[in-house]
Amino acid sequence: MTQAKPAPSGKRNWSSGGTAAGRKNKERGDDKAKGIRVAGWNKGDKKKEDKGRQVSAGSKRRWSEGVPRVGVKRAVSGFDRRKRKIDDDSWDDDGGKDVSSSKSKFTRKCSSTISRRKVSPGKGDRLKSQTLYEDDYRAGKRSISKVSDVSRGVKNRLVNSVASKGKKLGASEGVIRTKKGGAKEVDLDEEAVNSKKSDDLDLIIEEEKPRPRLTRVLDQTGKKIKPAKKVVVPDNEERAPPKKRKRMKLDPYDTSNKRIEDSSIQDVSSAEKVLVNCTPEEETEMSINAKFRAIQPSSSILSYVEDNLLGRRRLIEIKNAGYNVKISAPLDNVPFSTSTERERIEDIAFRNKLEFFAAAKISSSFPTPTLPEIAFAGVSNVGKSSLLNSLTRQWGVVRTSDKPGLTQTINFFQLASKLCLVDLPGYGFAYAKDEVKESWEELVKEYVSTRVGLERVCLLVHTKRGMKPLDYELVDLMERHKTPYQIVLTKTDLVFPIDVARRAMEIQESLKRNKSVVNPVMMVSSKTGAGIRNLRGVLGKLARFIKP
Ligand SMILES: Nc1nc2c(ncn2[C@@H]2O[C@H](COP(=O)(O)OP(=O)(O)OP(=O)(O)O)[C@@H](O)[C@H]2O)c(=O)[nH]1
Ligand SMILES: [Mg+2]
Repeated sequence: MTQAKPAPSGKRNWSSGGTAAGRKNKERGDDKAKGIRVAGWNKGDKKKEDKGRQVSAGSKRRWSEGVPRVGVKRAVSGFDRRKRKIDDDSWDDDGGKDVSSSKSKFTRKCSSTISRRKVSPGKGDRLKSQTLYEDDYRAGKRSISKVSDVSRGVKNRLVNSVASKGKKLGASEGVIRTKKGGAKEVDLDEEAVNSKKSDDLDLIIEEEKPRPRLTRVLDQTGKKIKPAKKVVVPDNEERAPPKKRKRMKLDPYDTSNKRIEDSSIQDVSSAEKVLVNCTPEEETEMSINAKFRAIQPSSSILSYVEDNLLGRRRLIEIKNAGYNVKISAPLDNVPFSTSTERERIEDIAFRNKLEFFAAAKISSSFPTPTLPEIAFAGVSNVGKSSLLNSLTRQWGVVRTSDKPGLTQTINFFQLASKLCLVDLPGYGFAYAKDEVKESWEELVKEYVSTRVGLERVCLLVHTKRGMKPLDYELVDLMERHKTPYQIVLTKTDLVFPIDVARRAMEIQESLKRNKSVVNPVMMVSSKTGAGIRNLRGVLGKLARFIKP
């Protein structure tokens, strides 16, 4: 124990007067002589001593009064200040009676809790105690252990304060033991009311259950996350068997690790069985998918796709690249351009007005060839008519439909005296009778194999579906008749950029031995306008250099 140092009396005198100081010194000396532990000047003992002095003096004094600290300013933290308040108040409440006994029987927290409330607490007091309570509560330390022999006033105040706090914090339960020994659990709210009414209730508040900390779990946006409620399953009810988790099946041949389209396949182990049960057609379909995903496009194709924003793109990406998304086919535009619509078409031939001048159902109805012709062939609904509109940016001149088989005749359009654009009927699936469809196919075949002045056939291929057998048939025919043709991938906006590149690579590889094919494979989207300017540039050359 640290011995108490007698502080210079002159210094301690400043607030309470010289006589009082002298008296105190004397008292301290007496205590020392009796062997009573009075005070150490270290931190812990200092308080005790001060409290003792205050009580004996019968007046409220701050502990600092006992310390020589004239003219010394001490930086007091918020915590210290609060702590001091607690101690001061607790002494106030005890009112100088039986200090040692009450202090030994209360934990510090208990005493502070009790003492902070007077019989009729003022507003300030209430707030103070509430704050302290909450602090204790948060720290998870609040435990009132074995309170017994509490004087009536203190007892009432304890009940009041606990009850009021229970009300405020709203989750309080306590165990109250009555004199008779019966224990019951009550809400502290209720308890507060009861205890006010009955005075002879002797309280023994045993150790409260540790309460869960009131913490709010906030998500990243600052919203409160509610904890998931536990579902209580009654014992007598049988528990449902746990749901089987879906497992993703990976195609063993697929290097891109994409899921196989067949969603019925759930288990990797059952994949082989499924393959066995598959019809040969399905098996081929799967292996075609896998083969397609195994294609590694060349870096030149990949960079072309990226540069022209081909493939499925977000609107924000198109915006950020400087394209005006308010106009139709925005990517067919000069980035950050403010010029008018017509001026955006860089190629002169395609700036001319697109005019329909002939339609043919049979070869004898073909108009006399006067202009270099560019024909657009492909399966039904691949986007032939739409491409004519977007090349000229004259929407609605050529009729389009989402129903395959709209174009049923060979339609001739001219761009002034520069070019003739020919919209061919589609082949393959269409809403038409088989004989009619066959007649279209025959007409197309006749046109591409016999037409004089046909400078190029743009063979349109759906990017998602690739080339179909009928496409290869037409290719063979054009090869035989040495008709120049160029592959144009359409609807590129429907697939991912990587798949656009793969498709282009695949077709380029499959046709690399052909002689009449014109490279490179073009890639467009009439919807977004991606790749349209490049196609215009390629086809515009035909108009410039060929004299009619
Ligand atoms: N997403 C998307 N849709 C397109 C594109 N091009 C055309 N379409 C749509 O595809 C459908 C068919 O377009 P058409 O131009 O009529 O196709 P077509 O090849 O002329 O069809 P047929 O005359 O029946 O042979 C229409 O609903 C178009 O809006 C494209 O680049 N992207
Ligand atoms: Mg059409």
